[in-house]
Amino acid sequence: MAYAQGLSSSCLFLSHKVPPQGFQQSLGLSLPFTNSRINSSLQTRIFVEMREDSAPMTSDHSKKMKIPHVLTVAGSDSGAGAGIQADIKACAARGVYCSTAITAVTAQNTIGVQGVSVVPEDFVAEQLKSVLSDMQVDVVKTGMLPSIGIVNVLSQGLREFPVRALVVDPVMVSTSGDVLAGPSILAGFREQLLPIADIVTPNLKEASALLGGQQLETVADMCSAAKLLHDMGPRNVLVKGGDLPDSLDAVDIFFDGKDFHELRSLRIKTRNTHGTGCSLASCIAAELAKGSSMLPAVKVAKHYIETALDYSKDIAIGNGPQGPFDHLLRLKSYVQNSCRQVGFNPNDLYLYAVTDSRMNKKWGRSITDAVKAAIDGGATIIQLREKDAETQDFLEAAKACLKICHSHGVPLLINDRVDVALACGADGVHVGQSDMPAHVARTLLGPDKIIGVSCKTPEQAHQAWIDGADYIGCGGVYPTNTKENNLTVGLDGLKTVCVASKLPVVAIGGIGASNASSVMEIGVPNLKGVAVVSALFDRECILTETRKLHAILTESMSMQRTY
Ligand SMILES: Nc1ncnc2c1ncn2[C@@H]1O[C@H](COP(=O)(O)OP(=O)(O)O)[C@@H](O)[C@H]1O
Ligand SMILES: Cc1ncc(COP(=O)(O)O)c(N)n1
Ligand SMILES: [Mg+2]
Repeated sequence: MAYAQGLSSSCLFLSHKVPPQGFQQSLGLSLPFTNSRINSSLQTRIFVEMREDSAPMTSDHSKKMKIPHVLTVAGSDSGAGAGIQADIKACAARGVYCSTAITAVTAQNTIGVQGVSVVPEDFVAEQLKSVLSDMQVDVVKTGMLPSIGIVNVLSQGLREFPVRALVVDPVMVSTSGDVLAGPSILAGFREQLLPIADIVTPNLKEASALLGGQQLETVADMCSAAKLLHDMGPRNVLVKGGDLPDSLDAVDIFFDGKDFHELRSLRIKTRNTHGTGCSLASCIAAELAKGSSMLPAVKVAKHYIETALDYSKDIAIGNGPQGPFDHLLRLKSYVQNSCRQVGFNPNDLYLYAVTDSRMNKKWGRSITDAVKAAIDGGATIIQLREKDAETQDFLEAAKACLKICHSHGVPLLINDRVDVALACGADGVHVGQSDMPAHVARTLLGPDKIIGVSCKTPEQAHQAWIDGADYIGCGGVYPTNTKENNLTVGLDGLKTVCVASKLPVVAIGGIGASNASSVMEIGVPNLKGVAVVSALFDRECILTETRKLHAILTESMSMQRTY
């Protein structure tokens, strides 16, 4: 199954452990999430899968669908910037379920750690057993492990209930300088956890402590530390350089036992870096749980941290020197635009109108007139695809179209240009296979925006789902002249992709009044509608053509319902 393709078994599996579990199951399950863009796209996934089953929930486990699952074994941070709270938020941001085994409860804020209460090791063992024995965990991620006894019960738990991967963040000291695990823990890391870890992610101080106090001050020091740590048994090492002195970039060193990778990102100027280490490790775990291999998982995680820090750089929570950041990229947009409409409804794909600047020019109309006419005729979503426009003109047009769309409750997407979508506050983007990857667009746009991806194959559809897209556009179904050298997939290709896709699908390419019913009549529940360019916009009267197409779609849907 395509889901397993990104996995390198030698890289991800704990040594001498059982083969991967659950890969043959499809993903998705009813979730306790309710309210974010990612959550609603997960709900969409569930909806689609349930439609395919069209059976009521049963207690038969073979019928249920598995979702990627990370168990974090870490401490609670009352300020919710780091620890368990950061882990849950980072996993949620990446669309992954996160369960918890709490090792300590800390009284903590932006000033520092005021108190620590360690959870008795027996009770950590009980939490581990409860979750691992029942809940199909893919990846375990560790954070604050405040006693050697807790390391022992964790190793025991992992032996009893093997998982696909272990991510060890060897937390010892908080950013504020408070000790979270004493030196007695070092032997536990070295002897028990590092040898079975798929990756260990120390910061400079932690790497130094694990290596017996060696000073780490340069990138070259980080590389030699990574190599020495690798000798202790983990499959991969990431030495984090958030605290590297005099560095303009945030540099991390990744070592897989063979090659070094220097991972650089912009160093964001902000006080809100509390919890970056926990969140990075959780994001790596989340990507592994989704089926990614190690280096791509680390790269996605680093990019996620950079984006979240940049997004949150001016957020003010607490009076101390180390503030939390916004994992879900929601707080800032909430402040800026608290009445924004959120949520993607797959039924909006029903009559999907895609504008074309050349056609508007040919017929001598403005883009706003074209959009208004399409909406009046029954278009349910608009995509602005202005390949030739200057950026400034495009942005102005997008702002004007957004007003029209929102006054009619119709979502507006921007083709390709994530920057324009962000600048005008559009509802989302549609990207092609050679545009910005959907997971990067998701990181930039945050969880609330709609992301669609053009796909021709089941593999591309699967990747779009992994990347956190909301829907896919599949085509060209028929030959079209709006796209040069576009491969036609035909109705068979469309059906194959729809059946494989966990996301709702809109068909595109050469579709109009003459063939829309044949497209909808392929009868696959997650085919939600048709996307149209020429059949609406390369015509004398957009309103008439849109009405006509709307009537045809309604007719063909009602025919299908009567069978
Ligand atoms: N100001 C910053 N801008 C961008 N990335 C940062 C910044 N500070 C830390 N990072 C990144 O956050 C991650 C966590 O790093 P670090 O702060 O060193 O770990 P820890 O939180 O465990 O001390 C690393 O990928 C690091 O490069
Ligand atoms: C419970 C807990 N776990 C981990 C950290 C480390 O996070 P940071 O290094 O960002 O302070 C923390 N402060 N609290
Ligand atoms: Mg840090």
